[in-house]
Amino acid sequence: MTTRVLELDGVDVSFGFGSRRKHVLHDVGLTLDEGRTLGLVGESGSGKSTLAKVVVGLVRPAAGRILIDGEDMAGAGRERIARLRRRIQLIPQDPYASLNPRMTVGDALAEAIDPLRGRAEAHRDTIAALLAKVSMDADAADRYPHAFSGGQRQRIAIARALAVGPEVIVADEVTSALDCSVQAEVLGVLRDLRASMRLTMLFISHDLAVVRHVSDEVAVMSGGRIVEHEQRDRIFASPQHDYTKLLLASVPDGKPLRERRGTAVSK
Ligand SMILES: Nc1ncnc2c1ncn2[C@@H]1O[C@H](COP(=O)(O)OP(=O)(O)OP(=O)(O)O)[C@@H](O)[C@H]1O
Repeated sequence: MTTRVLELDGVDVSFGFGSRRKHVLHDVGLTLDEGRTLGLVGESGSGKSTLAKVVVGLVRPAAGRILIDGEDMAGAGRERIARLRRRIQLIPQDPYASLNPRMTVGDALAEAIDPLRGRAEAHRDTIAALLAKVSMDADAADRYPHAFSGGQRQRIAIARALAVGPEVIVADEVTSALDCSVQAEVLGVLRDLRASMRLTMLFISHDLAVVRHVSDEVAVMSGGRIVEHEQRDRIFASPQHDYTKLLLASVPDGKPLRERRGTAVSK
């Protein structure tokens, strides 16, 4: 039996007030089942990061329901929300900004393992196991983030997300700041983790090739709406929505979507 770990229903988000009010997410619905990777694609400004922030609790929607393991966030108390939120961890886009430069990697992981008594010495074995999961040596724990390359830092950021023991990982453009060979290395780590830990993942990217590589299913965003959500092979073989067709057609010659369409994508 499949377990639905995450469900969004009728989610609306706006930013600003009065004449500056901007409606960013419109009636967004999504489902994510245990062990599956859902790729979320769409042009810059279509609302992908905002959706990621809603999922991890950084942005509160004006309307709609967010269910974690079937439990509606709206009905839960503060403590319960905090506990449920720990089950969903975000891997941010920028590995340079996401790690504290003054903390050793070991201390950064220890803090995630145990926010109250997070010192590396107390969690040596767990830290070594986490680093091994992202193909890094245990001695990385004693060094500071600046000692590592972009790809290694992103793997450390993945290890830190895993340290909390999440059920769902939200990966927001985790490879977009990296060059191609390093992208492949980080994607390889995520694929291995998915297989070995049965991780459930929301994988956000504007890069269709990358999404195709890691996802079981794909949701397409345009102008703050999910316009199509299908099994990966189906969406690539027979896209239904005009925007999805346009997105797929924009890949082979590498032209930006804006140029092909001749108009700006609604923001
Ligand atoms: N805090 C905010 N205040 C006002 N507007 C915002 C805020 N956050 C996002 N927006 C706007 O919401 C729209 C969607 O942004 P979002 O970052 O979610 O898109 P995206 O698809 O992730 O784009 P990108 O791939 O460039 O990150 C954009 O027009 C953006 O300017």
